[in-house]
Amino acid sequence: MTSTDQMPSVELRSVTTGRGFDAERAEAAVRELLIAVGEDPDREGLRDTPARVARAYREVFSGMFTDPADVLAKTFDEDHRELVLVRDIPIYSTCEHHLVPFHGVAHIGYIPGKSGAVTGLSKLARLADLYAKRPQVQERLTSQVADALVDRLDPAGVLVVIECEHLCMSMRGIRKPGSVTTTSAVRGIMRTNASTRAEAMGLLRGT
Ligand SMILES: Nc1nc2c(ncn2[C@@H]2O[C@H](COP(=O)(O)OP(=O)(O)OP(=O)(O)O)[C@@H](O)[C@H]2O)c(=O)[nH]1
Ligand SMILES: [Zn+2]
Repeated sequence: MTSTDQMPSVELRSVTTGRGFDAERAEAAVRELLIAVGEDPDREGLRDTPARVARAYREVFSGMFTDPADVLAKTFDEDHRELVLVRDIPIYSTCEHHLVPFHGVAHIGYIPGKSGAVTGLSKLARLADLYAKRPQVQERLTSQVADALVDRLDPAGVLVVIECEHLCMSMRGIRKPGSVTTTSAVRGIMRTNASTRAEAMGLLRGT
């Protein structure tokens, strides 16, 4: 398989730079990295590694090339004005400081606004995935998910909680495997009304 096998027919552009994914550049960079860590990139086991890593990076950073507007384009009116919460959505992201994974779960809840517009449940998970598949810090990932829901659904309130283990804290550096970082983003009535927020938090914890 070559590195171009999984390229889409229409080249997608980065939301940050407007450039497409540059597989050739990624391969060259991985080859350089292998040399830098003292490896021989031409030995048999490593010969295909730069192309493999380029393909993997294309997938792991695919959120760079996806517009959240596309994910939330379809809404429907269910006249439901109370909480919708999807818990325990598995997410895998990449720490932008060390380019190693952080992973865990996202919980995403919102209260529809006056229009009663709701989105498909899977779209909440797609949204988390989209932003996770970018070089990230957990705080930004959390608020980007919340803000996309505010922008697209005009909801009465939004609550996003993300719990992750950062491998940059587990496999290197401070080396504290198992430590979990929790971040939250609350918008609208979830921010202004403590009892609404407490009720959502209770459901989120399954209590
Ligand atoms: N706030 C925040 N910090 C993060 C996240 N991911 C990694 N970090 C931290 O980013 C910091 C980078 O610190 P630096 O001192 O520049 O880098 P470093 O020398 O590799 O730091 P150590 O990890 O402490 O060895 C570290 O404290 C990481 O734990 C994140 O999602 N949010
Ligand atoms: Zn890190």
